[in-house]
Amino acid sequence: MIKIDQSDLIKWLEHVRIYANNGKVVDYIPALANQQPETNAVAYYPIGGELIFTGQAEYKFTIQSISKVISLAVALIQHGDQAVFSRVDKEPTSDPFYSVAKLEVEKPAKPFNPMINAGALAVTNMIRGRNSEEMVGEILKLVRVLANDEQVTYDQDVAQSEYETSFLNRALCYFMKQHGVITGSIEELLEVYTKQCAISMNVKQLARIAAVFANDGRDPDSNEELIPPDVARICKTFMVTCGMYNESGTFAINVGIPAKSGVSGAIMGVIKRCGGIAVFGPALNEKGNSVVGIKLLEKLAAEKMWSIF
Ligand SMILES: NC(=O)CC[C@H](N)C(=O)O
Repeated sequence: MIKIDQSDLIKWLEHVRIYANNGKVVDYIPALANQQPETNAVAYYPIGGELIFTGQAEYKFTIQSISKVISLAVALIQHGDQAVFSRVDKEPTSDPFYSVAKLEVEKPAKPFNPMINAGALAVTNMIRGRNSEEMVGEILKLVRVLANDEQVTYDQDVAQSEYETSFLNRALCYFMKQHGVITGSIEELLEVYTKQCAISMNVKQLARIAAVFANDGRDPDSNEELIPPDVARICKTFMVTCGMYNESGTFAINVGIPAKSGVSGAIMGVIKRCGGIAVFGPALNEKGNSVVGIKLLEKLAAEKMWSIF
């Protein structure tokens, strides 16, 4: 593994920012439609070292699907893997993250994995709490520990905007409720889910979360256990097989690290035993992944020999 420093981040971000022209900012969540494609940032949080970053590193974005890794970790900690995997499977799909198609094949209505919307909704449905506020609280509690920042919270406007327009996610929920995969109030579940997706932070905070996974669940500075190693391992494995939606295979070949993206344009990547990286660039390709983010990770992975394969 080759050392990475700030000049690498500056060089490569400069080199790849032009790719934003090839992408499109998401607009199915109205509050995200005004994100600016030229906003770019990257941060790297080494284990036992000093954070480096460049670009608009203070800019706060919502983590969207990256929250699926956190909610999975919460559910695994609360219920154990047997209970979680009785409700959601462990297999990748070649469908888009919002797809309803696979709920009708093979095991009826059991979502294929926790990184697609159906699976993430089933996982969030398992999180303990007497009401939506307590459930969101459980997710925020872990996010704050991982980011080492008590101030992290969700963006109320983005959450509300998605909640009001989540027709497809509502459909997935009704389908799964019919088959007993989820229980309780669908509106309450969507409230929790849209709030977890709207958790807002900058690349520096997200890189620290990735660094905890790179350190097998331990704090990258103090080495204290924050997530059980088995839970970290399961989350990272899903990041490899399903983290970049139906582009996970291509990403595994071209980059080769566990990673998770969100439609806001953020990606977090895990460089085992080395550190965590977070990239932000809201212009997305047709699979819903940041074009600048993917290019930057491809360049860095090749130069620094990051691939785990
Ligand atoms: N891919 C994503 O980031 C999707 C998250 C988004 N909140 C949704 O459910 O549609």
